[in-house]
Amino acid sequence: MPHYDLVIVGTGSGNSILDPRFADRKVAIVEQGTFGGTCLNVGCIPTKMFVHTADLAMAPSAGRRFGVDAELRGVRWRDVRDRIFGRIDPIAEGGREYRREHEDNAGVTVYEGAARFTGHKELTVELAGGPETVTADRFVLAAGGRPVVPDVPGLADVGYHTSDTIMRIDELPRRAVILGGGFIAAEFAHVLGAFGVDVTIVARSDALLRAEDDDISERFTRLATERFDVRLNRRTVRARRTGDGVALDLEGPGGPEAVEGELLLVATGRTPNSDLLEVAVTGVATDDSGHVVVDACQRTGVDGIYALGDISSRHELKHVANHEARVVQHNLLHPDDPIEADHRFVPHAVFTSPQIAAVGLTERDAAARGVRYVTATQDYAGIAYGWAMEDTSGFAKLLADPDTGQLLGAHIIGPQAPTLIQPLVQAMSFGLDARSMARGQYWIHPAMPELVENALLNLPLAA
Ligand SMILES: Cc1cc2nc3c(=O)[nH]c(=O)nc-3n(C[C@H](O)[C@H](O)[C@H](O)COP(=O)(O)OP(=O)(O)OC[C@H]3O[C@@H](n4cnc5c(N)ncnc54)[C@H](O)[C@@H]3O)c2cc1C
Ligand SMILES: NC(=O)c1ccc[n+]([C@@H]2O[C@H](COP(=O)([O-])OP(=O)(O)OC[C@H]3O[C@@H](n4cnc5c(N)ncnc54)[C@H](O)[C@@H]3O)[C@@H](O)[C@H]2O)c1
Repeated sequence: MPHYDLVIVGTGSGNSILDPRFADRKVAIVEQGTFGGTCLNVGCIPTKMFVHTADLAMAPSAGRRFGVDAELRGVRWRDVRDRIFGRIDPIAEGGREYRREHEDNAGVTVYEGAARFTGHKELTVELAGGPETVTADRFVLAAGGRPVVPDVPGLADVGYHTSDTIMRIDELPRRAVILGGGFIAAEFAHVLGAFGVDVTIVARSDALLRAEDDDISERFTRLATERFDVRLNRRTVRARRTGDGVALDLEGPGGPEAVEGELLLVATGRTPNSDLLEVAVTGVATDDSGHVVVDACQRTGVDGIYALGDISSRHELKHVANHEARVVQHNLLHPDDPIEADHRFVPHAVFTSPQIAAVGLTERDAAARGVRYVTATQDYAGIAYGWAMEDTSGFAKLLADPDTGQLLGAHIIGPQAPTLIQPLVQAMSFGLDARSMARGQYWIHPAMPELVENALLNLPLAA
C-alpha cells in the first residue's frame, strides 16, 4: 500500500497548494472529475464569460434610450459555447498534464478516480483499473460540493439541468424554467434572457436573492419581475414531462398552477462532498449541513488532516477557497508556526443584471446582533457617471458605526458593483473609517467610484 507525506483530495483550490517548496515530499493528488474543479470548469469562470457575452447581447436594446439605434441580429449559441470552452478545456487539460508529466511534479502522483476514506488516514480511490488504497501522514480535503436536487416527485424522471450541465447544451430552448432564487438562478436568468430565452423563475420565498440586504433583494426582485416571469412563494408539488419539455406543478398564493419550459434548470443550492468522501471513517467531524469542521488554521479535529473551500466553508466562494488554500499551504510548510484564515470581511458578488456586490453586515444582521449602526444610500442617478449611463435603478447602501465611522456593511446594486465594492472591502479590512476614506483621498471625477464617495459622505455620523 503506497504511503505518502501528503495526499490532496480535489484539484480545484487544492491543486494550488503544490509549489516547488513541496518538491522534497512524496505527494499524491486525487481527482474524480475534470482537473481544475468547479470554478474553472463549471463555475465562476465560464459563467462570467457567458455573463459578459449576455451583457453585450443586451447592449443594442439598451442603446435606444441613448439615441443609438442598434439591433441584435442573433446570438450564435454554439459559437459562444465553443469559444468559452475552447479556452477553458485546454487550461484544465494543461493543468492535468502539468501534474502528471512535468518534471516539476516528479514527486507528485495523480490518482484519477473517486476517493473515499476506508480507515484512519487511509483512502481508497476507484481507478479505471480497480481500487487502490493509499495512506498518508497528512491529508488536505479540498473536495468541494455538488448541486442539491430537491425531493420533488417526478423530478428525477423528467430530465433537468444543473449548473454542471447547462452551459454545454447544444441548442438554446425557447422557454426555460429555473427552480431556485439564489446566485445561480439570478446569473443564468440573465444569461438565458439576454440570449432570447423566455425565462420563468420559481422561488419558494417572497423575494429573490433573499440572503442580500432587504433593500437590495427587493430592488432586484422588482427588476427581475419586469424582465422575467417570476413566481414567488411557490411550492413545487410535482415535475412532469410535456410534449416538448418539462412542467412544474406549483402551489402558490393563488392556488395550484403550472409553469412549462423546454428546459428546467435546478438551482437550489449546493452540498459539501464530505459524505461521498466518507470523512467520518477517518474521524473527521462535519456540522449539520455536512461541512467539515475546521479550526481557524483550517485543521480538522484529526491531527494532520486539513480542509478548505466548499467542503468546509459556508461561504462557497472561490476567493475564500483560494485564501484558505494559502493558509493550508503555509501550515503544511510551517506546522509549528501556523497562521489563521481571515474571514472577517468576505465580499461576494452576483453577476446578474444589474450586478450586485456586498460585504459585511446587512441591516437585518446588524439589527439581529444589536449592533448600533447608521445607514446611508446613494443612487447612481445622483452621480455624474450615473447620468451618463442613464441609470435609474442602482444604488449603494452603507452601514457604519455612528460614533467611530467604522464601516459595518456595504451593498451595491448597479453597473460594475463588484468593482465598486472593492475599496470598501479594503477600508473595512484595514480599519479605515468612513470620513477619512471619503475626504482623505481624491476621487476621480466624474468616475463611478463617486457613488462610494457620496454614500460615505451621506452617512449621518457623530460630529
Ligand atoms: C455556477 C457557479 C458559479 C460560481 N460563480 C462563482 C463566482 O463568480 N465567484 C465565486 O467566488 N465563486 C463562484 N462559485 C463558487 C466556486 O466555484 C466555489 O466556491 C469554488 O470552486 C470551490 O472550490 P473548492 O476548491 O473548494 O472545490 P472545487 O473547485 O469544487 O474542487 C473540488 C474538486 O474535488 C473533486 N472531488 C470531489 N469529491 C471527490 C472525491 N471523492 N474523490 C476525488 N475527487 C473529488 C471534484 O471533482 C472537484 O474537481 C460558483 C459556483 C458555481 C456552481
Ligand atoms: N457569483 C458568485 O459568487 C456565485 C455564482 C453562482 C454560485 N455561487 C455559489 O454557489 C452556491 C450555490 O448557488 P445556488 O444559486 O444554487 O444556491 P443559493 O443558496 O444561492 O440559492 C438557492 C436557492 O434555492 C432555493 N431553494 C432551496 N431549496 C429549495 C427547494 N427545495 N425548492 C425550491 N427552492 C429551493 C433557496 O430558497 C434559494 O433561493 C452559492 O451559495 C454560491 O456560494 C456563487
